[in-house]
Amino acid sequence: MAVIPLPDAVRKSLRGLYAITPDCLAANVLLDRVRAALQGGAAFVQYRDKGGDTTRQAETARALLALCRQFGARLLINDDLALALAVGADGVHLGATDGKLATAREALGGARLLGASCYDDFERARAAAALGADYLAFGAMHPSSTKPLAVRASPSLMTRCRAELQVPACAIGGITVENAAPLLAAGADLLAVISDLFEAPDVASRAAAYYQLFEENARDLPQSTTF
Ligand SMILES: Cc1ncc(COP(=O)(O)OP(=O)(O)O)c(N)n1
Ligand SMILES: Cc1ncsc1CCOP(=O)(O)O
Ligand SMILES: [Mg+2]
Repeated sequence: MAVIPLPDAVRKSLRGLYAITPDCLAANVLLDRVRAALQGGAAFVQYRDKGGDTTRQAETARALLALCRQFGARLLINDDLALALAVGADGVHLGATDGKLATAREALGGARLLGASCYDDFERARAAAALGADYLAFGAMHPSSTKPLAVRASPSLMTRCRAELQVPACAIGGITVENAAPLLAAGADLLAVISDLFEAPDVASRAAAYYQLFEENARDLPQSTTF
């Protein structure tokens, strides 16, 4: 299927549910669940696959990209700049050990998204912002069954991120529909979720509940989400 490029303004508006793919699902099951998340209103998908089979990853990434395009959502690739470029994804998310942000920024150009993990470290966020990251991710906000050893981070980092760096903030780690509202109130523009979304009995309804939270909290944000 031909992949239609998104206009830059759409590509760079950053707010909403950020659905991160879970490990260990067969490709058809994964695609069905991601489709459901998109039907429920997920705005972003991150293909996170620690599996290592590059041919299969490229196939899955292309299928996810086509699916995202059907819903006007954006696909980012975790860890792997080369894969993101090869499939024409909307961006890449890099952590501390995933390569240089400066290299990725240059390779992606201005139109594609670069996300950076900042953990509980505001100085890392400041440096990532200076290198051109489009959003800064903080977490884990709550204990995470997906990543039990993840460092814990305070929601106040997101408040500072928006106020001091003027870069959209992403919350990750142990997020559920039930605990998400204070994260939005603290300034999260993106809620990155794996298990609460993809382990839900009805993924579309769960995504819709997050969508509703964003709608309800739009008026209460501490500042504009447009940077
Ligand atoms: C949106 C978002 N935030 C943080 C991470 C974590 O990235 P990293 O620290 O590189 O860990 P892995 O996900 O690669 O195990 C993320 N993937 N997405
Ligand atoms: C990748 C990552 N980085 C910090 S916590 C986490 C996992 C998030 O998954 P879940 O939403 O299941 O807690
Ligand atoms: Mg990583």
